[in-house]
Amino acid sequence: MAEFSSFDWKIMQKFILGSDLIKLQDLLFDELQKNSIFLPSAGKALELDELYHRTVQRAFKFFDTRKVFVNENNTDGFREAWLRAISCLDKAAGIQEGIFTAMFLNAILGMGTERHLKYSEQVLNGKIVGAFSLTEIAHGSNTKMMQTEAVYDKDNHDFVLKTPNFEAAKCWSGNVGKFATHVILYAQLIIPGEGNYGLHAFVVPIRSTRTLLPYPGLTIANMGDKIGLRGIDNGVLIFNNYRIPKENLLNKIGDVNEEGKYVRQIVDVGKQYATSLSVLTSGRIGITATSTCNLTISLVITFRYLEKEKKIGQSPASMGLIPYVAAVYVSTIFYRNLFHHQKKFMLMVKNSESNFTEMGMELHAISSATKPVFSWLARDAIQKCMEACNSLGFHSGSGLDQIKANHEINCTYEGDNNVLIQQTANWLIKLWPSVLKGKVSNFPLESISFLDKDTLNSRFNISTIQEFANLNNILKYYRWLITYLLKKCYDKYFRLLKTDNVGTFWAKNENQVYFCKNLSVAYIEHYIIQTMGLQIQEAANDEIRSVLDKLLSLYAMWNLQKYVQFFYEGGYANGPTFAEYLENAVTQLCENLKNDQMALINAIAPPDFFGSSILGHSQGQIYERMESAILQHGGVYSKPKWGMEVSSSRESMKSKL
Ligand SMILES: Cc1cc2nc3c(=O)[nH]c(=O)nc-3n(C[C@H](O)[C@H](O)[C@H](O)COP(=O)(O)OP(=O)(O)OC[C@H]3O[C@@H](n4cnc5c(N)ncnc54)[C@H](O)[C@@H]3O)c2cc1C
Repeated sequence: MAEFSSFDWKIMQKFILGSDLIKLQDLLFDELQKNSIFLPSAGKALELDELYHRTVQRAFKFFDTRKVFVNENNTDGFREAWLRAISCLDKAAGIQEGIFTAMFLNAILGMGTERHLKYSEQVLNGKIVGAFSLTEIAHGSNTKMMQTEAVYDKDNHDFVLKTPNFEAAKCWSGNVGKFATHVILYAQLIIPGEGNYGLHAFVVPIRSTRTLLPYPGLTIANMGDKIGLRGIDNGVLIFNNYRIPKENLLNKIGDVNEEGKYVRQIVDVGKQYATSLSVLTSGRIGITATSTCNLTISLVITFRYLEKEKKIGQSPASMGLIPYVAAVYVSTIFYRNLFHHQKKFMLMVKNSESNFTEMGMELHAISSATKPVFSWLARDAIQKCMEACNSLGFHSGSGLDQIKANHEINCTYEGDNNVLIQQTANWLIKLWPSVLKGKVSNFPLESISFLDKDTLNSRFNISTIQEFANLNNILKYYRWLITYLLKKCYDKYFRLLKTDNVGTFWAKNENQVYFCKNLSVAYIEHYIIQTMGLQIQEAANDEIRSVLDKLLSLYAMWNLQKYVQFFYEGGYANGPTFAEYLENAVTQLCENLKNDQMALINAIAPPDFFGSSILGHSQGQIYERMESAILQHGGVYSKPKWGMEVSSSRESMKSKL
């Protein structure tokens, strides 16, 4: 099919990923492919401990490849290329490495000061292994309720770490059960006689780097098996009056002075808040990238299967998946753009630039909605891909079962999606009073610069479907929708607060599920569309621009369908035209993109070795591969050991006994 496409997929690939990333990624793919540790264990299921071992071996390849490929100009490029390659190959190894280097490092760089820089060097050289311990048995999202204590001892100038009960045990911490040597620990900072200064981060050594034995004063346990990312060892950590030096407090925001008094290092509350958020933002963008990778591989597997089955463009399954192809393009362009902003922001924090507060808050609102939107989207798409591949999609050789099991947790960790997306709505709701006064604050990424209460007076008045699908008009629908939902959420929140007297916590919660969630999702979709619209202008040629325009329109129209009721309820649309145009535009765009599907898939597909699936190989031969997968599986011809229990001779055996 690719020969009929309207564009050259190699030029498209260059536009989406950039030549530097493609070059580095190809070198990395080649390097990893040569290493036997990355070969699949054909026909043999590994025991849990073997899986942990293999995952660690794979994750540690990060250090070897880093030595070979990193130079001073490509540190960020290398991380992105590594993330793309390892996520395709072994998600558990990718996440594991992400925890022991990136998450640990971001915490040190974002919340620590000069005295903590030694840890970042050690972690990058593989001398220590990091972990991140925030979640407790009884509390994950509700961080205010966390109970682990760091009590300052004025006489010894150190902190005593305490886990008051099992509910407060740190849990799920990746790498902790077996081999992490240091954790970033979140605990309530208490100074006896002074008070509780709230949750603070500490760097805590937990094991000898030489023997890997836990230090006295700690109870550490591995959590056991789970449904996905099985190769990651997750652990429980309990502190029994365990002492750490005062200097281990990550003290960018607040510190304890020589007199044992708490001192705020950043006095401005806004700056304090933006600094602490900066640490979490990169992880959320990372999960958006991982979700995009999962979505990409699922689509590559499914479209290649459908192509070989001659079902491309003919079956409802393939047509139903075209919007997800649009989404994967939008998501790839968008998360790469966010990484760029995040890097800029971290530099602003490092240099204490005056305007980093607004940037930090806006980036936090954006990443708090982006991670839920794309991880939910990938979750739904993977299920649809499995169904589209008929029964073969359910065979483990398709690879889709693993992608599904490994992906689902992306909706929960690094901030549960439902809770995280509230952060975006809370930020927007706070802005509404200034919108009413006509004074919208200036935020650097311009995600809300359009907000104007008069937008609510605009009405739908378009009379051709071509005009309807035009990008500027799409942005107008979204702008009306966001303003409408924002007013509605704000009014409901204050009604709950004032009339129903439920208190802020419950007012936010009750407002969330049916109201604020839509607001946050519409807000981020608008920003994504606005961003990609600008980026498309830079495309190399008209063919690429044209297909990207179609993908963006499709992504927008397909998403707008879920809000139709609001356009009518709020009086923006009247009569059938709006809903009919929306439906027709989606169908027409899918039809228009039909011949480009395989070229779009090829432009984003990793090499075959990486998405190893019997259905998704670029050379096809699905049934030959299926045959060998079935015949190579362990015990395929063996007689069951329990066969006699069901054999017809069981009665005669009994009588003989
Ligand atoms: C494989 C895996 C690896 C992990 N790795 C780590 C790690 O390395 N370090 C670490 O610290 N943690 C880790 N976690 C923990 C993870 O970050 C938490 O599970 C997550 O933050 C959610 O917390 P919780 O499980 O306590 O659920 P809760 O926060 O209690 O949420 C439970 C349910 O209630 C809903 N809910 C909660 N509050 C609200 C609200 N206000 N409004 C609406 N709905 C709400 C949520 O949507 C969710 O459906 C890991 C978890 C897993 C499964």
